[in-house]
Amino acid sequence: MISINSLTKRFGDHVAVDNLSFDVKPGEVLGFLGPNGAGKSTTMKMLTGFLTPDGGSASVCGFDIQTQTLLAQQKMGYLPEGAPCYGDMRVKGFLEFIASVRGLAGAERQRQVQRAVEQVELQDVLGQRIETLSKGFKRRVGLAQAILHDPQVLILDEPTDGLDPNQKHQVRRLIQQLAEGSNKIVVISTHILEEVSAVCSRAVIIGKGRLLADGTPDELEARSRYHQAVTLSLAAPADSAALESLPGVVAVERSADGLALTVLAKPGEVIFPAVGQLAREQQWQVNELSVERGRLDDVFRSLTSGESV
Ligand SMILES: Nc1ncnc2c1ncn2[C@@H]1O[C@H](COP(=O)(O)OP(=O)(O)OP(=O)(O)O)[C@@H](O)[C@H]1O
Repeated sequence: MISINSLTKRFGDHVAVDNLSFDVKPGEVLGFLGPNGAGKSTTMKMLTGFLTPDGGSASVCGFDIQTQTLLAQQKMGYLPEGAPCYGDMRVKGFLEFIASVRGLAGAERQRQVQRAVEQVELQDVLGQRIETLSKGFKRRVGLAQAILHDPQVLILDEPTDGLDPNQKHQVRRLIQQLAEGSNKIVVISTHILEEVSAVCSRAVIIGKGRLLADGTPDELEARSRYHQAVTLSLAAPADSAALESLPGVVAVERSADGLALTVLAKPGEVIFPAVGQLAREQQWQVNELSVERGRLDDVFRSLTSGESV
């Protein structure tokens, strides 16, 4: 339903988006990741028709964003970075205005404004001027304007950036609610990796405008050197040499106090049983023994180190 083919954008000599291709299917919540300057916002601006590509193409619900811009835009809601709104307008007036721009009128306009207001919980600030709202409420106003026409596709550029943990949680819950049980597509760009595990069914990582990785959070975590790593929490420091010589073990990391040992597995190896058995043989007092799925931040760092511009 979203198709991006060899999309390219240059600013002078600088290639911001470089031959980028991927598709997004109905029902997917796609995390769009990359370090600062990777080209996320530029891609989103091209996808929503606000920036013209220098090469390649993109289509949304079958409509080409360059040749059928309005038709494609009707299918999309877009929350730009920073969620700019008209600060001197009041929340209700602003949403009614955007609904009119979206072609809604009369009772239908009121109904959709009401629905969006309820969905992002703006009831208490409807009469307030937007510039007097807190950052979190401004972001919610931005989200409300993006969902007014109940779009098939939502493009959200760093929707939780700068929000406090409670507001982040609320916005994530909202994103989940919007995608749940529907065949909609949500694309969110983010630096926050826990957001990907929390709400995304798939993640695309880019660096210097190029595709670096594409997979489910589980698949990406499996690429981490911590995939299948076993951590032992010990009552007293222990000698890790025996762990290092176990088959399938690649390295052992010790915490500063020596009470936590993280045993890293070679790719494809399952070391949990052997580590547990060794701990019993050595009669270590183990408070906790856990196995990891992998760390997304580790994968992100190893893929994008040196990719910041
Ligand atoms: N209008 C512009 N003119 C010149 N260069 C630009 C313009 N917009 C973006 N760039 C450059 O293109 C590159 C990609 O920028 P973009 O904003 O898409 O990155 P991003 O991944 O969204 O970064 P961030 O996470 O910091 O928001 C950067 O090097 C940026 O400086």
